[in-house]
Amino acid sequence: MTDFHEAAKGGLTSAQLEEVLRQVGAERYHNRHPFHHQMTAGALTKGQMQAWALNRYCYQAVIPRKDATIIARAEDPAFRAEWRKRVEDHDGDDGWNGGIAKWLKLATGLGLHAEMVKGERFALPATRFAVGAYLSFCASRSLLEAVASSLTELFSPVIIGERVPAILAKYDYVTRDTLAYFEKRPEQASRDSNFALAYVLSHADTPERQQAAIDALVFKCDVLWAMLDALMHAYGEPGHIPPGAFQPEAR
Ligand SMILES: O=C(O)c1cc(C(=O)O)c2c(n1)C(=O)C(=O)c1cc(C(=O)O)[nH]c1-2
Repeated sequence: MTDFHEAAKGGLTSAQLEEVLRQVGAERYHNRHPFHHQMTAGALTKGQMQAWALNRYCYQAVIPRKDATIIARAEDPAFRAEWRKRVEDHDGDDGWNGGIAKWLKLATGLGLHAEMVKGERFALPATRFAVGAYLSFCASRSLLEAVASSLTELFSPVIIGERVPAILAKYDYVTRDTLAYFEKRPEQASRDSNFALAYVLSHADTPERQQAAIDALVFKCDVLWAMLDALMHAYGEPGHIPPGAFQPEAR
């Protein structure tokens, strides 16, 4: 395991910075988490799949809000024009015909009620804290750090490519239609992360700024990791579901 704490000491070339950022993903992205491995092995119960979808809804719902925060902080109109595509992807043109609606469809396809998912009250406390930390990070840190924190999307096509075929093969109650959310994501994520990576490589022009960008990506990997840790703790065996959180009926 690399300690990325001083990875930019002495300064990196742009190619070296990209290499470090990709190394962060290789070591810390949530496709290395045991909950993801259980999912792709077909080992999760329906209740655990539901808990994943319900909790992950909170993440989906916050993404366009954090992107709107980033837009509000950007002074360059060309940057804003590019970044607003992200908000459009998630909100659609009326709020309910984009990615958030598709995630809701995924959750209802697994047997959950839409209103319960949308209300977010049954999500785990740790999910809400992790998602809130991501939103406030993007509101309070530098624009460079906020952009760098989105770079987990460099790696999301990989996890989606692992997840979708495995779910379709191993969970007979899940249909392709239920997983429609993921159809466009790899393409959108590549477009978005290429732009974000180019921004980070050109704006991280001192060792301090390079380190800040690396730390931001480490932070974001921690957000995603903490969400899966919380799911495993609550819904794994023996299970420690916090008071008030979703109680699966399905086994
Ligand atoms: O399926 C996944 O595991 C996964 C991961 C991530 C990510 O790496 O943050 C995103 C998404 N999906 C996703 O669908 C998405 O829209 C998204 C936006 C962002 C972001 O930080 O701006 N990450 C992600």
